[in-house]
Amino acid sequence: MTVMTLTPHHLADALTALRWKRPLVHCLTNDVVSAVTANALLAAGAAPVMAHAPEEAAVIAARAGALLVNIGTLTRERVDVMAAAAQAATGAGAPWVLDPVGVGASPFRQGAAGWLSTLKPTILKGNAAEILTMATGEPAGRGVDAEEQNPRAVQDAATALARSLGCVVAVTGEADFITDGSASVTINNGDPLMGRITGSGCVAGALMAAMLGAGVAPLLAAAAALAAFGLAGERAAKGAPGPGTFQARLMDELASLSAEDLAAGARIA
Ligand SMILES: Nc1ncnc2c1ncn2[C@@H]1O[C@H](COP(=O)(O)OP(=O)(O)O)[C@@H](O)[C@H]1O
Ligand SMILES: Cc1ncsc1CCOP(=O)(O)O
Ligand SMILES: [Mg+2]
Repeated sequence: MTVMTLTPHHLADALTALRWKRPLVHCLTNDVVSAVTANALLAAGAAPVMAHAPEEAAVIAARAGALLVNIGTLTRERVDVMAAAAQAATGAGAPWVLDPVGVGASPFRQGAAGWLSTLKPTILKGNAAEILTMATGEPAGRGVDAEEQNPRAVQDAATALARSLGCVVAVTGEADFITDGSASVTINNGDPLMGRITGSGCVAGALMAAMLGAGVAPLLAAAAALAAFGLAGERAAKGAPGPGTFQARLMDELASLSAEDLAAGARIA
């Protein structure tokens, strides 16, 4: 395993590309986080569109800069829409991100996420429990949160998964681990308050899609999204009295974070 030599300046350039290109990001995401995801994408400099209808999802996916597929509130119909959109994106040469939210919670989610993962996502992202479940087929975690997992086992599982799917795998948590199966990078930005609001992981996936839509290469896209989001989280947490205020401040910090801030504040290992 090679540790990738990404510098904070690479991440800063990725953020500049995102702001410059303002990519259209088609989000097939869950009902809990839809509005916060759209707001976070706007704050970061991308253009969100949410479109679930079977009559239009594939058309929009093929025209967008990138697609996000997040299974947080899945229905039978949505699985089919997600598959059609993912295939349309791939057919059009557009990158897409798969977030298998709560994949270990039920056999329905597990079956759907397993199928979607065979449709060539550009990045598969999840928390530790989700990535372990995807890699081993053994459900880890009860709901949508990661709970305690063995970091070494998670990194090995992520690496094996990246190799078998042929995509970048990003595992979020206190430290974020990103791998393409041979090279890897760890991002140490973030704040524990990010784990105390719903939607942090979902927004992280949307920001990865935005980076991809701006033409950033997959491993760098995942790293830049997580470093930018984590640094915004650190800044938002300063003086925040609790999770409610923190979420609003996080949007403000995402919007005001400059490429120079990211170059100075990104913590990569
Ligand atoms: N304890 C923590 N310290 C720093 N950053 C965190 C912490 N918990 C979560 N994060 C950050 O919050 C975002 C969401 O991660 P995570 O909580 O693992 O996802 P999910 O919401 O899908 O479970 C990521 O950007 C991650 O780096
Ligand atoms: C609580 C919940 N239930 C279904 S989706 C969802 C949101 C999960 O968001 P995140 O994975 O970002 O914590
Ligand atoms: Mg999540």
